[in-house]
This record gives sequence, C-alpha cells and structure tokens, in this order.
Amino acid sequence: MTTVFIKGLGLIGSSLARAIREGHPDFRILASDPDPKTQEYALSQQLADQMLPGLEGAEGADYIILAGPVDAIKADIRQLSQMDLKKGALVTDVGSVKQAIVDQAQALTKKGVDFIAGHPMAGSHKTGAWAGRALLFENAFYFLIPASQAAGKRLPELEDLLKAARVKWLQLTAEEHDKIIAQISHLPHIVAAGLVNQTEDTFAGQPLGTRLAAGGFKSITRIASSDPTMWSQILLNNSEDILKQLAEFQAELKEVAREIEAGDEAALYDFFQKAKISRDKLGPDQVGAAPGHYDLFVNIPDQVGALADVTRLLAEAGISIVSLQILEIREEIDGVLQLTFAREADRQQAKEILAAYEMKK
Ligand SMILES: NC(=O)C1=CN([C@@H]2O[C@H](COP(=O)(O)OP(=O)(O)OC[C@H]3O[C@@H](n4cnc5c(N)ncnc54)[C@H](O)[C@@H]3O)[C@@H](O)[C@H]2O)C=CC1
Ligand SMILES: O=C(O)C(=O)Cc1ccc(O)cc1
Repeated sequence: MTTVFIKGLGLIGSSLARAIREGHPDFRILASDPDPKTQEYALSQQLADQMLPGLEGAEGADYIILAGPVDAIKADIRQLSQMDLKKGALVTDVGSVKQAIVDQAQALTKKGVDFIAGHPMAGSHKTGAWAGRALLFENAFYFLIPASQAAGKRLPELEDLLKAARVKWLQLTAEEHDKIIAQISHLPHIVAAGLVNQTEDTFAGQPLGTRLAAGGFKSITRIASSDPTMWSQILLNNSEDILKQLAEFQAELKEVAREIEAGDEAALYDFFQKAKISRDKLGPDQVGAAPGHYDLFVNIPDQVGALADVTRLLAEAGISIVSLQILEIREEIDGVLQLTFAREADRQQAKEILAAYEMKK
C-alpha cells in the first residue's frame, strides 16, 4: 500500500491531506503535528489514519511532505538525511522560501533521496487544520523545484499525488522564485503589518480612529492577520531579496513625501496614474483576494433584511460562502458587501443571482 507521511497539519498540510484523500482514497496517510488540538482534529476528520510523534512516520513512507514552519522544514530535512528512508522515497515541502530549503536538501540528494521543493501560491491569513480544504489551491500556481536531475524525472509522480488540488504547476529556479515572491508576497506582508502598527500608534488613546477603518484600509491590511511565527521565519530565510526590495519601497515612499512637500500635483498625479494602470491590469476579481479565494463585491441597501435576503438567495441555490464581510455601510445609502467563494463558478453564479436581486430592488 502507498503511504504518505505529512509533517505539519496546519492550513497547508491539512489541505494537501484532503486533496490526497480525494485523489487517492486507497493511500494510507500518516501525519505528525506537535499541537494536541490538531492531532485530535486530524483523527476525528480522518485527515490522517494515524498521528505519530516527530518524524516517526517517515521511515516507511513512499512520499514525505514537510508542511511545518520554514525553520521546522529545514530541521526536518537535516534529520531525514540522517535516517534510513524507504528505497525510492520522494520528499517535498511547502515552505514560502525556496533557496534556503533547496540548500539543505543537498544532504538528501547526496544520500540518493529525491527532493522536489514545492510552494503553493495560495493560502490565506487563517491558520490551522480547521481552515484547510481540498480546493484551497484550485487554479493557483504551485511552484516545483527539483533538487537534482533524478528528482526532476519524478515531477509527474508528485503532480499525480496532488492532482485533486487542481493547481497550475510551474517550474522555476529557487533563486528566481525567492526574488519574485519577495516582491509580491513577502514585502506586502511587511507593508500591511507596518501600516497596522503605525495606525495603532497614531490612534493610541483614541480607539475611535481604528474603529472607523473603512474598506480600503481593511482590504490592504487583511494579510496583517497572518501568523507571526511563520512570517518572522520567512523574512529571515529570504533576507537578501527582501532587504533590497524594502529599500526600493522606502525610496518610493520618500519620493511621494518629497512631491507632497514640493506641492507637485503633476508628479503626484503620475504616481497614482502609473499605479492605477498597472493595478487595473490584474483585473477587478483579484481585489483583496488570496489566490483560491474568489471575491464578489455587492451593493446592499441600508434596509432591514437586505443581508438576510443575500444569504438566503445563495443558500437556496446551494452556493456556500467562505466568508462574508460588510466593508462599508452608511445610513440611507448602499453598503458594500464582500462575499468570498471557494470557486470561480460559485462566484459567477452568485453574481448572476444577486444582479437579478439588485434589479428588483
Ligand atoms: N499560510 C499560507 O497561506 C501559506 C503557507 N505556506 C507555507 O506552509 C507552511 C505551513 O504554513 P500554514 O499551514 O499556513 O501554517 P499553520 O500555522 O496553519 O500550520 C502550521 C502547522 O505546523 C505545526 N508545527 C509547528 N511546528 C512544527 C514542527 N516542528 N513540525 C511539524 N509541524 C509543526 C503547527 O502545530 C501547525 O499545525 C509554512 O512553511 C508556510 O511558509 C505556503 C503557502 C501558503
Ligand atoms: O492570504 C494571502 O493573500 C496570502 O498571501 C497567502 C499566502 C501566504 C504565504 C505564501 O507563501 C503564499 C500565499
């Protein structure tokens, strides 16, 4: 029987466990997680057939998936390279940085163990096994970086293992990966957290300020709710790229400050115009969304029962909502409701149903 061992059953590890269950119901899943609540949840939901301590389940496994925080992944690779793994075992990981992990994996390659580094470019600011789902990564990019030529030949095998996740596979080097991801994922997490902290300091002793935060503030700072352990480890494991891009971002902010001081309206116009053209190219559907989360923004009237109408119509159509957030509602004018769905098809169907509802109002 094929055995899969997963170390770390949080948001990402549990989502992969669910996808493997769906794609390969005959595979045995062994898992490990230091958190007792996760262990209990994983067994109750049959995410794993057995929970084991540390790397105990790795020895007899055909596939080993490392899905803990980045430093845990690095330590696990070091420990696995000291162990006698099953002949032909394939090891992979899901960490948000790749060069530091691929470097560690040379110890596995030297022992003849195949390692393919992986990174699903989707997820969320939520954590834990209870937030995971099989289709968390649907239509999202999933980077694969084989650590050796031999491992490269086994890409189709890994893709088949995770086929039910329905991702878009993408291969690049660890160096390219870290540079790109530093700019589009790591830097935005620093900016979001920095903005929230600076806002908190500005409004110290004046809680009304934070309570008034509107849609724009909430959508650009959503990722500031991410896990602090995970993010401090990511930054320290991709420090070179991040420091360079952070310096460039600081220079961009300094330049805006200079333009404001100089009263240079034309320069400020160019600043916003350039950003608008670039951001509009991403398309409206991505606004505020994590890949794999499909957002729909709906105008709702300031009327008793309007929110209930929306949720009832979607429930009647059998569409499930991942999250619902009121972004803005003011007396006597329409409010904006942000609905998040797990699939684009659900978002489309909801859009049609709610457009018909809006017409009738
Ligand atoms: N959150 C996201 O959106 C994404 C995260 N990642 C990467 O996935 C990995 C896991 O992140 P999430 O699942 O989001 O975090 P999470 O916080 O939901 O889950 C992490 C899990 O690892 C467990 N854990 C802690 N120390 C461990 C250890 N030494 N060995 C094994 N498990 C351990 C925790 O108990 C927890 O259940 C991280 O390396 C992160 O960089 C990759 C793509 C997206
Ligand atoms: O929630 C979001 O928008 C994210 O950015 C999720 C995420 C977090 C870490 C990654 O390595 C990849 C994706």
